[in-house]
Amino acid sequence: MEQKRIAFIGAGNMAGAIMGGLVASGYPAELITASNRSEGKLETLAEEYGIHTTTDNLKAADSADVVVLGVKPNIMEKVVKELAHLNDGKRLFISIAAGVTLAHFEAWFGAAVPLIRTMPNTPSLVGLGMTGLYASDSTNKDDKAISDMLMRAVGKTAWVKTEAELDHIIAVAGSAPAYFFLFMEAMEAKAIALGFDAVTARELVQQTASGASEMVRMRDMPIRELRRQVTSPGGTTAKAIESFQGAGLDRLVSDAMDAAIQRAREMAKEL
Ligand SMILES: NC(=O)C1=CN([C@@H]2O[C@H](COP(=O)(O)OP(=O)(O)OC[C@H]3O[C@@H](n4cnc5c(N)ncnc54)[C@H](OP(=O)(O)O)[C@@H]3O)[C@@H](O)[C@H]2O)C=CC1
Ligand SMILES: O=C(O)[C@@H]1CCC=N1
Repeated sequence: MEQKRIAFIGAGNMAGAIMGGLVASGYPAELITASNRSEGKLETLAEEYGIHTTTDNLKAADSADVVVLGVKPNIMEKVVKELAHLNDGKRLFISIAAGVTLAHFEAWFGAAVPLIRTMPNTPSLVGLGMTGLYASDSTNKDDKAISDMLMRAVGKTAWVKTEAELDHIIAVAGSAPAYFFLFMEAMEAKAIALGFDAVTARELVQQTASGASEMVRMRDMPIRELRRQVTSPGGTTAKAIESFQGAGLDRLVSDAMDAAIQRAREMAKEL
């Protein structure tokens, strides 16, 4: 694949992780430019990754083939309008923002735009991200390939065929690290209440979560079967599972994910 000049507009947590992943995967640092409102983050990025930096969004985007829009959803309109004249049909735009739809982008650019919407998650910060991607009709095979390469630098990718499915990705992956953190927080608190010191409590929870996750990855069997293997009939696990299921865990999870989807749709309407 031909190597393109990539500009990141907004160099916060998510964009910073992608830049770091790209450089670590061998993408030439001299082809990457980060533009950010404040300068502190830029200094760190330049030092760590050897990329170009600027506080001038226009300058960064003007010199790039691919422009990654990494600002928060409420800032996106201002940033896009500033760059709208750079939409020449050849330059690819990639958004990582939640709830900002293709229709918003087209309205703010004032025309159809080669744009790929992505929905990454924070494990991208440690190279274990899961990103959903959706390509607008104005994009081509090369645009899809470079977007996929970009997000694979920080984890795995899954393509969806409709924007609505991207909201589903938010529920299953974008927001979902927080669900696991919440569960782990509750377990950690209980471990401390049982008398474990904080360091041990954290390690017990972390190693168990990581071990369970690795088993799902490494064993080619349904997750339900992995659960069954832990659950001796009449044993301790059965009692714990009974307690979760009695409290309606499946319904809780389903409702929580519906709430995330609903919020993504509302956010799109609020812009
Ligand atoms: N956090 C998450 O779990 C996920 C986030 N996202 C999406 O990623 C996007 C970024 O989120 P995240 O990285 O967490 O947020 P951050 O706040 O870390 O990053 C946003 C960056 O944008 C910069 N910025 C603000 N205004 C401008 C401007 N006018 N021009 C240039 N840069 C500007 C900010 O600069 P400054 O240093 O001045 O603050 C900041 O560094 C959001 O759209 C969010 O929806 C997607 C999936 C998951
Ligand atoms: O909570 C949010 O709105 C963003 C999108 C997915 C994760 N964080």
